[in-house]
Amino acid sequence: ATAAVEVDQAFVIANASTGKNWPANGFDYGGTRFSPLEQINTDNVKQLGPAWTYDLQSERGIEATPIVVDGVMYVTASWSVVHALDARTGKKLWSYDPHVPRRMAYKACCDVVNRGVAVYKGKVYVGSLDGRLIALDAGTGKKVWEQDTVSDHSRSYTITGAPRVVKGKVIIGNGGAEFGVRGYVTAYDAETGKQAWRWFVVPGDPSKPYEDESMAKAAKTWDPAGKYWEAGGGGTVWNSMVYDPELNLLYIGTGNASPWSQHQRSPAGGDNLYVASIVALNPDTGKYVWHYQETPGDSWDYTSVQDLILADLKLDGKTRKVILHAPKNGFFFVIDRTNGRFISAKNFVDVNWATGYDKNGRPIEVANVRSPDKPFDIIPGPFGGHNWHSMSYSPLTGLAYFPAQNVPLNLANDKRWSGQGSNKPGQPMSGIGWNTAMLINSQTPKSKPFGRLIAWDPVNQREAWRHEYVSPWNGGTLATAGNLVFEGTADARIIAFNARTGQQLWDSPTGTGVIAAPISYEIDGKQYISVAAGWGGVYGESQRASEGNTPGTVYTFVLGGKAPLPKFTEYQRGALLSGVKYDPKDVEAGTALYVSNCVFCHGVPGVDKGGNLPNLGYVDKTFIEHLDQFVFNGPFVSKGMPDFTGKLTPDDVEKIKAFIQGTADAVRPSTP
Ligand SMILES: O=C(O)c1cc(C(=O)O)c2c(n1)C(=O)C(=O)c1cc(C(=O)O)[nH]c1-2
Ligand SMILES: [Ca+2]
Repeated sequence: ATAAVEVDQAFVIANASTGKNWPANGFDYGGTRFSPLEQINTDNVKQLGPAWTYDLQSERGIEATPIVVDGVMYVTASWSVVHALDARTGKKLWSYDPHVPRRMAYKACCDVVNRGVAVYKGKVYVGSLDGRLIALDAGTGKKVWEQDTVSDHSRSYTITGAPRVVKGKVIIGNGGAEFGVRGYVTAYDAETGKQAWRWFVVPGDPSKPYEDESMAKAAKTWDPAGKYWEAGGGGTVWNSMVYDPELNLLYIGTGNASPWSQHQRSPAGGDNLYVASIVALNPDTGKYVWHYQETPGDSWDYTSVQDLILADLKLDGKTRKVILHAPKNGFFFVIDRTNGRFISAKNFVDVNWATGYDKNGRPIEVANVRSPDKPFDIIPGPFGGHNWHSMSYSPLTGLAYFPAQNVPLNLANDKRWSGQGSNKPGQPMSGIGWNTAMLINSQTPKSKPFGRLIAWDPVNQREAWRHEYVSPWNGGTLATAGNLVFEGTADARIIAFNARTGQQLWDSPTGTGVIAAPISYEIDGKQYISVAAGWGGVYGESQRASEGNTPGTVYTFVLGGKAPLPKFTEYQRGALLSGVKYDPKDVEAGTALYVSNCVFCHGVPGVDKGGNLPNLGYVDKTFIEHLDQFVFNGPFVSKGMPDFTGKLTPDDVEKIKAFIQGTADAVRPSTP
């Protein structure tokens, strides 16, 4: 192999019309995830079969879009481990483990995931969960350089997103806005690793000079009475970045505000720029060019980091350069990418926080949605009407394809929150540093969960077709010139649909739920479809829609493929917990402690069914009886479980045990 030395800007642009490689995260700079390959089409897709599979040796979520160049596939597993494979056979060429310290996993809100690498001029770039950006030799997997992207290690910064390379610079953002961080995006010289620029998304401490004019302007939209800079303000850029070479603009999607509750961080309100926005930057300098804010004054974890797609649409008889976007807040946006002007927005799922957008692109908010006193069943909830699962856009059908969903949650401003780190039992995951300033499910949410694939017509802002799934949290999508859409599912399959009609044409089991997006490439005249499967991500840690629990695997398909599938394994769920002795008086305090320390990873005992982490209502009784041995520097710290030494007392653990057994007892069906 030539180890991808020829991958540069011209290569990526030229490849967009041949589709032989998959050289960038979103396939092309515009992030269309549209493959022009058409060997596999609606007539023959039924003959698709496995060409090879590859064991990623991973038990946690797999979110990577593989990169394929020159017959080599570069894909990441959980814990930011990179694998280089022969894309024809699945044979391993090398792997690279950045050895992320397992003890820092608590700093990641949403599983120890990684969304893939970037490849450029003979190097492979990966962001590690602990915040390093690492350049590897594409031929050998040996480290060439490494940079620490974290500005403040006392905060919970991570990297889960894939780096992007634009004009010789590697660009990366961070995660962390559930905990209290200040979001930013940084560019490094691809060759040397030297930092080229950094753009902050939200303003810092107003008593210090602002980094640039965009920060001075943003500061006017925040209320200093909320001391927003102490919690950080949020706006993390943890997923999508796309690039328009003609306009020379880099577009980033920014994340939610931190803390979530606007009453706490900016009590007088305000737009709180530039959270929950699309921002255009000059990729050479990192200078702000324009922004469009999708959720002004976000108070609900409404990230706008979902896949941005650049498309040219015919609107009112004129071809317009636009951005297509379906962020968490439930509206599908069409934005003019030359200047950031709003063109249109329409809800793609039921939404109860706004009735629509006015002609200036401001949401028309529903009264009481920001009540400081009343809990609210916000729809979409913080999991989003659409999360990070990749969207694709076919210029042939003119449709965008993405997994939409509802995960019911109830939110309430938490009046007890009094600043970063002021955590009290009952504040969700605050025991490991979350700072949402919101109570979650203080009332039981009433909406119903669902997951569906939506084909969306952005010109007419309406759904063209949909396919309903058994649960939320389905995979990203791939559109092809064979008039097909491919998507992996929460119930452990990969499916091919007719891109125009939504008719299901083919599927194959994957042994575990799929959340990442499929890709396509061609070698020696053969078209391949490939997807990295591995159930997880924030929803998949505690929930599941299939019993499949097969370790992370790359599945690659070809017409007439007959390779064997791996031996599938199933989730081991024991009987409902019984017999752990507890004092019923402890259940209430135990509930608050469980919410603060355990719930997002392990779910509700005996109610949820376990995800890639066990549900504690279905484990062996001896585990719970000896819970202290697991909580305090226990055997699972080496798998990423936090060490609660100094955070919880042995008495707290007794109360948590009471909650676990008490809840299991409460849900046990009474025997007649
Ligand atoms: O605010 C943030 O910084 C941040 C980071 C991440 C992440 O890095 O994975 C997620 C989220 N937020 C988030 O809100 C979210 O729903 C989410 C889901 C996932 C995932 O990988 O399944 N990550 C994240
Ligand atoms: Ca978030």
